[in-house]
Amino acid sequence: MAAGAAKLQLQERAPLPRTAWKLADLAVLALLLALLARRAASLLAVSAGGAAAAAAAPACTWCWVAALVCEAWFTFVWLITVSTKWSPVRFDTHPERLAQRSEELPAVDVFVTTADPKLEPPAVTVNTVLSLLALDYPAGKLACYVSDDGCSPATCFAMREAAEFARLWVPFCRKHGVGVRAPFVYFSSGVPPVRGGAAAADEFRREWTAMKGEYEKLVSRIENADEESLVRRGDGEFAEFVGADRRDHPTIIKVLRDNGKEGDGDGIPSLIYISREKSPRHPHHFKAGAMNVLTRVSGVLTNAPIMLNVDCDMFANNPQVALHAMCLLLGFDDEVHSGFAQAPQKFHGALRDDPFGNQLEVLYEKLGFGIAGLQGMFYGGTGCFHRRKVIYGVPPESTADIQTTRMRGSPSYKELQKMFGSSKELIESARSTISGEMLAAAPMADDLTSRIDAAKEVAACSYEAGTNWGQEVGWVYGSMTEDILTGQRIHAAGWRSALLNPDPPAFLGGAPTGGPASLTQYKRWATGLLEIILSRNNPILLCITKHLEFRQCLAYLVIYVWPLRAPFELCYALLGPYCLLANQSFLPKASEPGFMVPLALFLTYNAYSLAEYMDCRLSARAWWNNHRMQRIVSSSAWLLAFLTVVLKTLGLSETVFEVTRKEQQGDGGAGAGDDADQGRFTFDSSPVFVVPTALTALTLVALAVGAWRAVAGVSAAGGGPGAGEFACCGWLLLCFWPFVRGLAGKGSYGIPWSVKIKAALMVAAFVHLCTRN
Ligand SMILES: O=c1ccn([C@@H]2O[C@H](COP(=O)(O)OP(=O)(O)O[C@H]3O[C@H](CO)[C@@H](O)[C@H](O)[C@H]3O)[C@@H](O)[C@H]2O)c(=O)[nH]1
Ligand SMILES: [Mn+2]
Repeated sequence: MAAGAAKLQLQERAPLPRTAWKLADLAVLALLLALLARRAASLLAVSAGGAAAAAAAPACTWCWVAALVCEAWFTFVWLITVSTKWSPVRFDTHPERLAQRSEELPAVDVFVTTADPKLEPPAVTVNTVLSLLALDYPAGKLACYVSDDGCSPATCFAMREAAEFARLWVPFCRKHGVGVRAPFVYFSSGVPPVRGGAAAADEFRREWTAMKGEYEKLVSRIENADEESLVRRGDGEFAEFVGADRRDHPTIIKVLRDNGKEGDGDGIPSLIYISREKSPRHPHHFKAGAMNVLTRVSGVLTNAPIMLNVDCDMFANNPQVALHAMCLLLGFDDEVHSGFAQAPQKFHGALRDDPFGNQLEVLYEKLGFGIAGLQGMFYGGTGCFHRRKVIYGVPPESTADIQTTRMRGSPSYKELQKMFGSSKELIESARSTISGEMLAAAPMADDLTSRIDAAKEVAACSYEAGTNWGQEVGWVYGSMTEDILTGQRIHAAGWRSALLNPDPPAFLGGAPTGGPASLTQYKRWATGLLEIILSRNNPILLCITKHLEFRQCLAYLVIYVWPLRAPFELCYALLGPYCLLANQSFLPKASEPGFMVPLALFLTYNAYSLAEYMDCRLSARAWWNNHRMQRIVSSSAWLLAFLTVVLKTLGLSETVFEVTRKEQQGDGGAGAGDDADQGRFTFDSSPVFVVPTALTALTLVALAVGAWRAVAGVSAAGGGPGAGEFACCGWLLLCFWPFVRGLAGKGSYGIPWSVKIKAALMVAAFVHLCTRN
């Protein structure tokens, strides 16, 4: 390739070498296979029943069979993980090279979803919205849509105030080249240093202080806004909220700012508030439903060819993010390589050393870059730039699917109506999106308010009936993790995706803190993932029938098997305590040569995962916290998700999207002094805590019984537990240490009695089973 041509490239796809890691991958795999082989050989010796073999044969056959099954499962999980991590790539983007091509920049519709003014304080959403309105991108080509599933006048009021404040904030950011354009972050540190003379510094300080004052006033207006008095206001601005129940109300759409109308001089993007119609008679499909409404409403208003979607707490941390994304969306010779561009989820003000194991840094860096090297990064629900036509179900040029050819060229009006519903305006705009080049899709209206009726029509909750929305068009329904499912549909259509990883990071958001919130989030994810496996969108099916690549399918499985791992991991965790209680063993004795295999595996595996954390510039503490949380999550959230989906499949219950509580940072500021307590595990009476509590108590009992037996010397000759079983229980206890503390803790740091009693009943039943002869 000529050097000259490479210079103009907007992006480069750089493979990341990892020879040493590959060797380590294979070493762990070899040890796993050795473990399986030895176990299988011992079991065969039993069934052969020869007197000579009896010495090497296990005492507790069924323990060995159970262990074999679990270890085979662990080997499978390791294999698909290795395949996913094997060949990572990085995408480098060069937005400065876009400078000469600024007329080519496509318009972007930005979607922000919020669902509950209590769990998601409007001040948080306001910061997200302001950071987006202030992006370095032509203001006439940006429009921001806020979806409010909470139908809250307080949120609507906050957005209106944000639109006002943007008049000051956006020019300020542009003038001074502000780095992070979410005001709460910008003002959380003092006056930044300025270059230039004392006079310039003085003037800047004055402007900075004035702006900070304005921001504080904005926050206090938002926080003091009271829903009751808002709807009763004389000017009738919030009249539509009178009597509106969040589960039952007509659509509310407010154009809070119209860039087209303000004239060219005004460099502030449009801002539109939407609370879609809700009715108890129609399922609303949670976030996926909200995204589909946003897609349609924006389709009849601005119809940008690119859509950016962020959660309400994920502010833009890099003002150039849209330009970086354009490098990926415009920078490939064939657009098939960037069906969408996804930024990894990263967190702001995250607790030190990831005490709740939900910052997912290693997951993104090790698995994420690996997936980027396959068919492409998964869609993560936030921080993602989509092509509108991809969301509309258009396959890439290169795939020659007979079923989907109707989506290329010019589909008939009837076909479009079948897919997109009956709105004339939407069909017209979809036609231009499907057939058009990036830029051809022109804005639908000069004046946004003139199209409100058309927008309300497509936001109605009965609009989707009989159409392809939620299936082949838009965000896919049927899973609590609509993001991964929607991304999978795009990959199955033959698109690839790109990883958007600029420096500084593209978006930052909040990670849940505390035991209940973290486990609820993991439970929702695991529930959604299992729903996908059990549906017609199973990746193995899509791999066979559509264009999902084989290793990409395995990569999806790495995540999808989370809830399926729970029963295996629980079973394996129970083997140690069982053996101590029942005076049995499931591992070779320390004196036998066979003991070296599990020992080496234990050491190598843990050293490997610790090294991964080190490689990602994280501490050993962060590794331990994540390792421990994975055991806790598996026995609580994943297990419960597994059971929930089993119940749903039997038709006994429904799954719901439980919104994560967002911490409002920067007000009052949680002191750094109580850092240790912030990371301390908290509990409530939720059923997720029952099994890990039982497991902890059981391990304590088992260790006590095992120790007593060893001291009293009553162990059966040869058959009883050895160092291996004791080590397993000890390790388990270390992993579940937050629960050991919780057994004795007070307040939210203590496990509630209702949970303890249920756990105690489980332990009693298990001990009875183990010791019954
Ligand atoms: O009925 C609903 C429920 C949720 N949301 C919004 O969905 C977003 C994500 O919800 P959150 O509670 O923050 O979930 P997280 O677990 O933090 O989100 C991750 O996981 C979700 C799938 O489970 C994805 O949708 C998200 O994009 C992804 O960031 C938020 O903006 C909510 O306001 C709605 O708009 N309507
Ligand atoms: Mn979130």
